[in-house]
Amino acid sequence: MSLFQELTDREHVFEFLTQVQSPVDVRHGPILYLEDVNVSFDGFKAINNLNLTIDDGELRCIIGPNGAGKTTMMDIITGKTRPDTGSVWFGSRHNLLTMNEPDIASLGIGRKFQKPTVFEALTVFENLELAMATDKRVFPTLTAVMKAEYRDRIDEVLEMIGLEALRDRLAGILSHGQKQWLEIGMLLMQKPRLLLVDEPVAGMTEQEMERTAELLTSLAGKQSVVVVEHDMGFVRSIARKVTVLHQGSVLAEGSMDQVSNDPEVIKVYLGEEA
Ligand SMILES: Nc1ncnc2c1ncn2[C@@H]1O[C@H](COP(=O)(O)OP(=O)(O)OP(=O)(O)O)[C@@H](O)[C@H]1O
Repeated sequence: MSLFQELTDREHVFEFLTQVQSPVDVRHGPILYLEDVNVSFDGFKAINNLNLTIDDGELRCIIGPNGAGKTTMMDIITGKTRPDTGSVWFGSRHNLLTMNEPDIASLGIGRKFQKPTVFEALTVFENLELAMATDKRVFPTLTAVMKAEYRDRIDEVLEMIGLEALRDRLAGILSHGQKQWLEIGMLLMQKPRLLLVDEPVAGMTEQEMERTAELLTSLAGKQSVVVVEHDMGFVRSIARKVTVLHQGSVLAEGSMDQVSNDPEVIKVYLGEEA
């Protein structure tokens, strides 16, 4: 195909617009694989022989009491914390323990922290635009057709996060829930293969929680989503498979009903909402 044809063919997806080329290989196994992972902080074992497998397209909820190791586990996956021992693979091709944080992110692992960090002085649209234009050298050279591809992607994401009507409003005027959705949208602009979402509904109203449940369940299948959450009602509303972490290891895994009836889990959560 000639360059002219490429630029004029609206069905064509430009290589750089797909952002992450997702060379992750899931043909023969899971998208994420942690085996016998251990991390100690000053002699304290925060992660203790952790084994975890996430399938491609899966929505997994991770629960566990305070200090169970949930954040540390996310830090290990994103390259922020290096384990002392163990293996962490993204598909069968990428050994994440040999990669740094930016390289792991560019493989298609997006992380949503608990607090929203949108650019309040920019509009909703501009926030999404900024999230896409990762390569600032390329952006000024875009043709009108390429820019139309960008706008299509932004429209698609605006619809997914339910903020179409607010596209030209400043992010600073959004509610807490809307800011959280916008930030999820910013991650989606990069077409991640795996989204790690930390306590998405903390501080949300009931209605915002319901909308967040819809959003996260709608993402599953298209990408893999790992949600760490304390709110059991919310977990129940979205969960297919739940992993319970305790003292840095998997204590139980299964449906919400299975894990919430597990005597070990009940014991660990005694005194907490379960
Ligand atoms: N950098 C660090 N230095 C020392 N100890 C740490 C460090 N990071 C985490 N820990 C300890 O490791 C344990 C696991 O912490 P982590 O934050 O992963 O748990 P969590 O399950 O995310 O807890 P929470 O639900 O409260 O966020 C805790 O006891 C914590 O105090």
